[in-house]
Amino acid sequence: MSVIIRGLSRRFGSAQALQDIELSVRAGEFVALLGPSGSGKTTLLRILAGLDFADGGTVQIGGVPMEGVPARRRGIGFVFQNYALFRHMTVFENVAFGLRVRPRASRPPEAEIAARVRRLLERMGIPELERRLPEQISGGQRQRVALARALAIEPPLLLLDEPFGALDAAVRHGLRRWLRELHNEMSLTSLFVTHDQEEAMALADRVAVLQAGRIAQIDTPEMVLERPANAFVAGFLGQAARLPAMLRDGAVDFAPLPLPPLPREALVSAPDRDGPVQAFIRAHEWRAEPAAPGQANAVLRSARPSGGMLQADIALGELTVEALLPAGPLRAGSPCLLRPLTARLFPA
Ligand SMILES: Nc1ncnc2c1ncn2[C@@H]1O[C@H](COP(=O)(O)OP(=O)(O)OP(=O)(O)O)[C@@H](O)[C@H]1O
Repeated sequence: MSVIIRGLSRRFGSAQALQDIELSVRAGEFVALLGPSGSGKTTLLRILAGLDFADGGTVQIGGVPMEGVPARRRGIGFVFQNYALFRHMTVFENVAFGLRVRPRASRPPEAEIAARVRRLLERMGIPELERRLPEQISGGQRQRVALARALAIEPPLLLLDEPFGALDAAVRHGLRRWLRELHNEMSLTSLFVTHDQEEAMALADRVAVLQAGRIAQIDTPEMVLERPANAFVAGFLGQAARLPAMLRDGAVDFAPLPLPPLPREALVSAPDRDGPVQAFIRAHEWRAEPAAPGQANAVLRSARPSGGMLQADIALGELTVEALLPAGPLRAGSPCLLRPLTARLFPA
């Protein structure tokens, strides 16, 4: 079910939580909302769900304007971070809840509700838990029950707000893959809030990066990483070194840092005009060769093997640069000649 958001704004007192949000999600798409704390992710999701209201702008879900449509009529599955289950209800009853509270005319018969709940619990890999209370199951299992409860009403749109926030890395990993499979199998449209960039990259068809209530960029995971739209996105994603530099006469000059200049042709992106810039260089975009102490511009501080490469901390003047280098003769303490292969530049 498509979602079209136009010019959406929301202010809380003096805090502009959302400003002029434009976002179109196609039916069947999985979009991650990624951004630092306070950037407006939860507020956006709550407005879509009908749990909060915008000061301006419009939302259409499945082509229908949502103004005045209460949350319960939107047919949206919503999973919160704390996945509050009903404590006094069994797992089975929790999952059945959304179907049982439907008006009589659209409520499935009890046998069908039971069959649907059991199918979902089976699908979640927790059929044996149906008689337990929430306090008698683990956090990861509770998370699955919360998802089953949201999915029981067969929502065409699923909104997830940091659903794996409280879980350890291993459980999180498993649930992540499983959620993506579920999304595909059930032909859902999903919006997923996270501040874990690896999670967003692993799951989403497109990633919307929020910066202080605005969408800084919306693009495929590859594009937001490779072609960040601005310095904020370049700094927020992909752990890049940020170096001050000067773009002049077709090259990047890193002085006073002792790095060789980079020609414009080697850059991924750069402003059209010469001037002061911030250069973003990722770990795998560095090279270092052994050099005699007089010729070296850096010293390899420490290194450990990482998947056939060398993960190195390199002292460059006052800075420490994290580099992922092809395995070679460099050892901790080696003087070396460090150079970037490329960079993304943004005006300083
Ligand atoms: N009910 C509220 N009353 C006042 N301010 C609010 C309220 N809800 C959110 N805000 C403010 O709006 C801004 C956006 O908050 P929001 O919760 O949407 O951010 P977020 O990106 O989801 O953050 P986090 O990752 O920490 O959950 C913040 O500055 C927040 O303090």
